[in-house]
Amino acid sequence: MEIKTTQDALNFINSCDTFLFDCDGVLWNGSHVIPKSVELLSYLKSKGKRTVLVSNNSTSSRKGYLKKLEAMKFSVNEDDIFPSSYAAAYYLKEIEKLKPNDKVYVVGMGGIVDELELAGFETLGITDNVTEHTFSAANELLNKFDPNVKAVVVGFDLHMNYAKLARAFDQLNRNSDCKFIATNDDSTFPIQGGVLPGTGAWVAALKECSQKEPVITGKPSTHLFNALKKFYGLETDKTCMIGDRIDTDIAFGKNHGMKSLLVLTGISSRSSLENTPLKPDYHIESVTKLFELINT
Ligand SMILES: C[C@H](OP(=O)(O)O)C(=O)O
Ligand SMILES: [Mg+2]
Repeated sequence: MEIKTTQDALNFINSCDTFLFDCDGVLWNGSHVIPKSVELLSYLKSKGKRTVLVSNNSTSSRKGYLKKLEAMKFSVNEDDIFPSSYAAAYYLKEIEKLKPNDKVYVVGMGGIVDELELAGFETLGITDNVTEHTFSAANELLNKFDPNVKAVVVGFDLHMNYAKLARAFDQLNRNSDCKFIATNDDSTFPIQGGVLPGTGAWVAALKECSQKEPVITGKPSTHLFNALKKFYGLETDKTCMIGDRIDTDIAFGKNHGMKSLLVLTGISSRSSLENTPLKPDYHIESVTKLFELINT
């Protein structure tokens, strides 16, 4: 249902005790904070609700998010931030039981590296590039194969290049025990005023050459749900996933028995909502509108 009135908004808030907030496209787009998102989170807290930020954006660690959130004037604890960078590190440590000092090849940015290193792993890959554009330079990439790399993790990478793709491929191709992890596979990424390619584009490239399927550790995966349940003890029928993307956020909520609210400030539009079989329980234009309805 569309949340249209103050009563709808209050009924919605009263029906849950925990709100899982997606970030890009819900609370902000790039550095643009969606109006009233700071106020909405404070309001929910003042009503005794738990708010957890669950983002597929792997570019920052939990600490990195905390800095960004504080600069944007959100009042949150590090414990209530669960980005896919951390979800990947948590999965490798707690589920795959990789050992301290095991090596992980990263196609991604600092957030993944920080979380993996905090979990005790050695990372490589972040600065890989080929400076000389020749076939012999490409050929040399084969000499870098490391049998001690136990996993390849792919996340959002503004510096994706052939060397990283080739090294990640080679680790998977020559070691059938090497785990293939994707923080997420969002096809696109919302920024203020439009969309750009998302992590899914890099994941698709590696899937294609390796012919392997990654384990996804962000939304909508059950690995993430299990981790959140362990951390926050979610009562699913009193938990709502608030997101802007149907195939990750809304699917995550629906597949795990939680409520879901779609906002239209990021990836999904009114027409995608009309055309999907995956209907959220609630939808509204924006968190701005939700906050305004509560306060009128
Ligand atoms: C856009 C998405 O982040 P989220 O919307 O989950 O915060 C992602 O980084 O792919
Ligand atoms: Mg989003």
